Amino acid sequence: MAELVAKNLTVSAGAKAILSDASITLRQGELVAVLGPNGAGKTTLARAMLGVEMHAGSSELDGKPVTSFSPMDRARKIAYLPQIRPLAWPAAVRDVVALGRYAHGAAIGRLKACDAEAVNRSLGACDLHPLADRATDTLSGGELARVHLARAFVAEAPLMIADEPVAALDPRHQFQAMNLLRRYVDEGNGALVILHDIALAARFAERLVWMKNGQILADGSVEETLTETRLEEVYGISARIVETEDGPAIIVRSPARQV
Ligand SMILES: Nc1ncnc2c1ncn2[C@@H]1O[C@H](COP(=O)(O)OP(=O)(O)OP(=O)(O)O)[C@@H](O)[C@H]1O
Repeated sequence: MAELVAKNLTVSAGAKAILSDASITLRQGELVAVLGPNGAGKTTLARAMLGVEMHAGSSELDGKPVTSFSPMDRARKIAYLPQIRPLAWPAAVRDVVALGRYAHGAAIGRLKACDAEAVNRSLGACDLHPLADRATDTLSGGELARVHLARAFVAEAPLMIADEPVAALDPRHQFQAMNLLRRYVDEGNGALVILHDIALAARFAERLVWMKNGQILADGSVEETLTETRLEEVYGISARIVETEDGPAIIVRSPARQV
């Protein structure tokens, strides 16, 4: 059972703490959504959990410091979809997705049958077969976002951290991407997803982590943590939560105050 347990993570930029004393667990069987305003520290939290940057605290993967894993061993356990996704050179979509098999020892142009099958499955799941041979520098922003999602899924790691995976997607593809993450979790994996769409998070995630000013303010079920008071506290908005048969809808009335 893969588990990432982070305790008291602190990250500073100069004299300022941009993440303070954050503790969080990601385990298989859970879809966790991290919410919070711009600059709240969500990306910093994700990077600290992965051991990319942390100045105090600990992050353990299956009981061992995450930093003690080689990049390849870590990638086999946790797929990471960063918010900023540089591509060194324009390559065919299929080849970029295949990069996600790196942790399995795959090399571009020399994919084993199991790697090629995984790439095909991932291309299909993300609606990318029609674009498989296109160069990535000819894609729209949303199409490229789906390529990166496919690249994360193709790793078939038991845990995934995805930083704003649906930000550039149209509603149909947002829904499809969240469905894919849900299915990935229902198949026994664990995902932590940074989102700005609160209703989407509430509909698909079982746990919501609310951040502001580098701190985790709340971590719990949708029922426990999604309240109008919380929206006011975290985002500084006056909003109404309306229960619908498809999950809660958030109606923003006005910015209540400066956050
Ligand atoms: N190297 C750095 N030096 C100074 N400030 C930094 C540095 N890295 C991050 N920050 C600041 O830390 C804060 C948290 O950044 P982070 O990217 O984690 O926020 P976020 O919640 O992911 O935001 P967004 O929703 O806008 O992506 C921001 O105010 C950012 O400007």
